[in-house]
Amino acid sequence: MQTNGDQILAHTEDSVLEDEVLLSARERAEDLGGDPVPASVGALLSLFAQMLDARTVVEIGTGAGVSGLWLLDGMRADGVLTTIDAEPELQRAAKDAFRSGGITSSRTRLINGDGLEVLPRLADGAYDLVFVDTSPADHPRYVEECVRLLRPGGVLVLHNALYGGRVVDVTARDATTLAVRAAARAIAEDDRLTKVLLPVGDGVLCASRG
Ligand SMILES: C[S@@+](CC[C@H](N)C(=O)[O-])C[C@H]1O[C@@H](n2cnc3c(N)ncnc32)[C@H](O)[C@@H]1O
Repeated sequence: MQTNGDQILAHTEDSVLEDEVLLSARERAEDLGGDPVPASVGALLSLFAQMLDARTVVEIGTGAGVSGLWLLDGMRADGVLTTIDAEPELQRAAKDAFRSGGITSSRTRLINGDGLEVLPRLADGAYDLVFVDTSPADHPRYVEECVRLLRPGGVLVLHNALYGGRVVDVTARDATTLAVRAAARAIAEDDRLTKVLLPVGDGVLCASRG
């Protein structure tokens, strides 16, 4: 039997089930243009959080809270998600989604602002997991900032690492594609990091800090 890439991707997404809270957060995100992570990426985040026994997680790109719900699902019950977004309306929707999911307010720290301005205020080596789901054009600067935040064994996860397939198209030379490639190169050249690129969602680049 022959399968094509689209069938494999569809099957990968269909294999992940989201509950009512996630489905309604996803619907709201789509209404607001919040561009939520696909379910496969959400499930991967939850798995990482659980494997890391994560208590401290940073997310850049809260959106309407879909990835946040998945992260919180995998984190320890006393874990705190610090999540940053420049759009207050999306963060309000995320707050509603967390409340609907029964997440107590002490488990989330929502920061409204520019990720690149907020991250320098966060402590070195203090985080189990950092998830970047914001403008791919900024990936190189996020790599620089985020590796510093990880505790030994902590994991950096960058979404949009394939940037709609443009990263593997040798003719694509636009600024964002070049930035996404530069971020991957910086991670590849950093001896402190163990890395892998997974072809789920729009490409998930994962790097753990030794
Ligand atoms: C792809 S969406 C995030 C989706 C979210 N992770 C989810 O799965 O529900 C990207 C988000 O990044 C935010 N954003 C874009 N540039 C930003 C910046 N410089 N600082 C903080 N947030 C930014 C946007 O407002 C948007 O909500």
